Amino acid sequence: MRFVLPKGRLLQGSLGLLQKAGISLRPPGERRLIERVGNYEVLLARAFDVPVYVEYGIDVGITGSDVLEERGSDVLVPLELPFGKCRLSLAMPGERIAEPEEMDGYRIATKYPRITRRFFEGLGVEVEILKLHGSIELAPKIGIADAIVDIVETGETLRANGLVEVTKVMDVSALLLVNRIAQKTKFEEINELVFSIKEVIRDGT
Ligand SMILES: Nc1ncnc2c1ncn2[C@@H]1O[C@H](COP(=O)(O)OP(=O)(O)OP(=O)(O)O)[C@@H](O)[C@H]1O
Ligand SMILES: O=P(O)(O)OC[C@H]1O[C@H](OP(=O)(O)OP(=O)(O)O)[C@H](O)[C@@H]1O
Repeated sequence: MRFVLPKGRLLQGSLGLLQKAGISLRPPGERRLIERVGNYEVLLARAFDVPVYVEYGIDVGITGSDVLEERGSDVLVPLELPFGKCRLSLAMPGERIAEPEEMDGYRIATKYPRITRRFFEGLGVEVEILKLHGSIELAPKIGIADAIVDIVETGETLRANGLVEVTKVMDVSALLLVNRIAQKTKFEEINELVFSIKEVIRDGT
């Protein structure tokens, strides 16, 4: 079975959960992106690319629900996982607070253009989207955007940059992803994996 795991902040949670479910995967070393451990092969990819690898043939992956929603990949999601909890929110400078319904013509900086567009379309509000890859909070601070849609966990980053959360766009959690064909061809292995992870989650260990 082949796993694709996200580099970065979801990696430790992913390895820890799989280990408790009886699958000890050694992550690839510093520069290596692929490692074979017994019957398993582990690939390391950027969180945003994990759904793409799973859609195009890797059996199982883990990434955030924000990432899957943004990518829109055609994969199965048998489980929500108990880590990577945060939210995706609309935020803006405290001194210029507005309701989302009043944001017609606003420029919104985000790493999530698709989710942001859908959110505003749902409100019938037309905004300009400025796609950035990180440090999103900088954009309104220096005046190149009116608001942002970004991950909020503790709210520290928003506060440190004088931004205020206007509304939550979605709750975020890590997800287990399964390739559609693997679910049929490796039915037993995958069901066993899902069952073991469910038990770990249920026992809360
Ligand atoms: N405080 C947080 N900040 C950012 N992401 C978080 C946080 N808490 C949980 N997450 C989850 O972790 C996922 C991956 O975050 P991480 O920072 O590792 O990757 P990334 O931002 O895509 O980085 P890179 O661009 O380097 O791949 C997010 O998409 C989200 O689902
Ligand atoms: O609410 P908080 O607990 O402050 O966490 C949220 C912040 O953490 C993440 O940034 P990250 O450190 O991944 O850097 P990035 O902005 O470059 O993605 C995210 O994009 C927010 O900026």
